Amino acid sequence: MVLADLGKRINGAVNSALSNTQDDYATAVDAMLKGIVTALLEADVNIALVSRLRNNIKGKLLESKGKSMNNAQTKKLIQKTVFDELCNLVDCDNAEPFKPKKKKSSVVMFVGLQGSGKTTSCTKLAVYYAKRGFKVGLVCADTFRAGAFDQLKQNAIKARIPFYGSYTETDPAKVAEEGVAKFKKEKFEVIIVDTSGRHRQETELFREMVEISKVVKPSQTIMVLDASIGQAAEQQSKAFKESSDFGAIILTKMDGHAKGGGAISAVAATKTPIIFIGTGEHIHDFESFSPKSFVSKLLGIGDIESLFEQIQTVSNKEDTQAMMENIQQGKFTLSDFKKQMQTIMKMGPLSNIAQMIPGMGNMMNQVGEEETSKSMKKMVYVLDSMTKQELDSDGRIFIDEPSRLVRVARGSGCTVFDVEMILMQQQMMARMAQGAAASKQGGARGMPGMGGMPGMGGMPGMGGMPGMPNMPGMPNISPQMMQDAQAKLRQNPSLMNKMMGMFNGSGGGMPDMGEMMKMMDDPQMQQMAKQFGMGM
Ligand SMILES: Nc1nc2c(ncn2[C@@H]2O[C@H](COP(=O)(O)OP(=O)(O)OP(=O)(O)O)[C@@H](O)[C@H]2O)c(=O)[nH]1
Repeated sequence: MVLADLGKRINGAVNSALSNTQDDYATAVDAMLKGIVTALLEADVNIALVSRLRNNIKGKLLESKGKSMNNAQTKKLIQKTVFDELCNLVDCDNAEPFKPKKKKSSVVMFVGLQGSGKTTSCTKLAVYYAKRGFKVGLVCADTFRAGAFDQLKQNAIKARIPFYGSYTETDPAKVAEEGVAKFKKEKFEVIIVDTSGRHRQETELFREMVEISKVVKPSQTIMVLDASIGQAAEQQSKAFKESSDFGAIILTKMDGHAKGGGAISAVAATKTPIIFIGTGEHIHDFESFSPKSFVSKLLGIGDIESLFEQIQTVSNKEDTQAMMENIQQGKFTLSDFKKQMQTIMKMGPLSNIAQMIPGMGNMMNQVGEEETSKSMKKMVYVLDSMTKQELDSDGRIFIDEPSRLVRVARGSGCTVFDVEMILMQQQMMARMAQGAAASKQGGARGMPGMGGMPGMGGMPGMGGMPGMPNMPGMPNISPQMMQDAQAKLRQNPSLMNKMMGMFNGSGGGMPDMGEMMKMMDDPQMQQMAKQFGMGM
């Protein structure tokens, strides 16, 4: 996807400025801005918006030039300024977003031109709400295009969503009214009405929208826009706004199109929030959109807030609360780890979730979804083979009694090495939880969306669960390097034991990655240690 490319380029520009802050601040800022501006323009973002972004970033960064700041503060300022300005670029002041309520019927009406992706998006939204526990129904009020009802029916059956439509009725308002009435009577909570489109913005279409809207009285009207029209999105959304006063936009076909950046910024200029983006033809190719999460994902810094929101919607409330209480106290047991794994696997395709985890989106693209999914399953098998006492522990029990490792490995059909790797990862997350708890006490820390919650950073060598490369300020470890590190550890059990010892050593914070790499005594490992910024 072109936007991933845009993110990589912006990241590249920011990272190179971060490593040059000590040389000449103004020159480093200029070079960074040049990189960002070129990347945005090539992604078709409106030139006036890009120019405003450039001036704002430059103004804010140079204003702070006189202030005495250390290198770390300067880096944080650059990251935060770029982040904030990119958010402003795709943001619009909007009211509280629509949220359906349990035990109450809400109607969501879709509008848009023919072929924009309305029917597909209706089904995607239906699945989105159904997954979150709502009783959802789909109504086909498109009596204009032959085959429209069949298409919705096919999608709905595939997604197991109840549907309503008619082969004989020609009045779309009548079908809509009947469908909504039927679902309301059956206490459906989200009733999604798909309407017909036309090739152009015709008076006829707008009149039809008004009539349907009058009878179904939607709680929310969503306009579906094809992102591949680029900056023309602004003009099209304005025209629709005048007739059907929609309150939100779904931008479709954001996969593989050069004009994604154009459509997002153009639509943001209409002051109507984009709430979801469609990233493919499949039901799960659907991502909720908020400026902060979008920019976080774009920059590969993850979006822990969205991840946590997702976890909350699909997981058991008591479990989540217990986990959060543990995290707030700086604890993260194996049982917390297991629950997190299970929840994540329930959340839909890994590629969507990976985008929210710092650095993992980029890595997933390289290692592949299948590989990552396999590794996650392996983790669950290993955790399933542990006793309650082991799961409730912080993992040290395995160091004290290594025979437990063998038992768990046998029970899960994995190797002792696999079990050790998973334990190391849980240890790492426990360290992050400790760090998060400490930073809560000492005030907020890091980039927006990155505090509070342990991510899923892994150890080098975790196979499909790699670490956090490509985060600003973090090393960029290639999948090949990880595989090599993994192979090295596999050949050398005593090295593995030493590393486990480091994770279980006293004191808080992360283990000394440099020391760990040094132990491997290998030029490639040393290169990796250098990338972690550890002296060799
Ligand atoms: N690549 C990609 N294709 C999409 C996306 N959303 C929809 N499509 C495809 O776009 C085409 C049109 O989508 P529909 O959902 O039929 O569009 P519509 O707006 O309902 O069209 P009418 O019913 O004719 O008004 C289909 O082939 C969809 O599979 C997306 O996010 N990405």
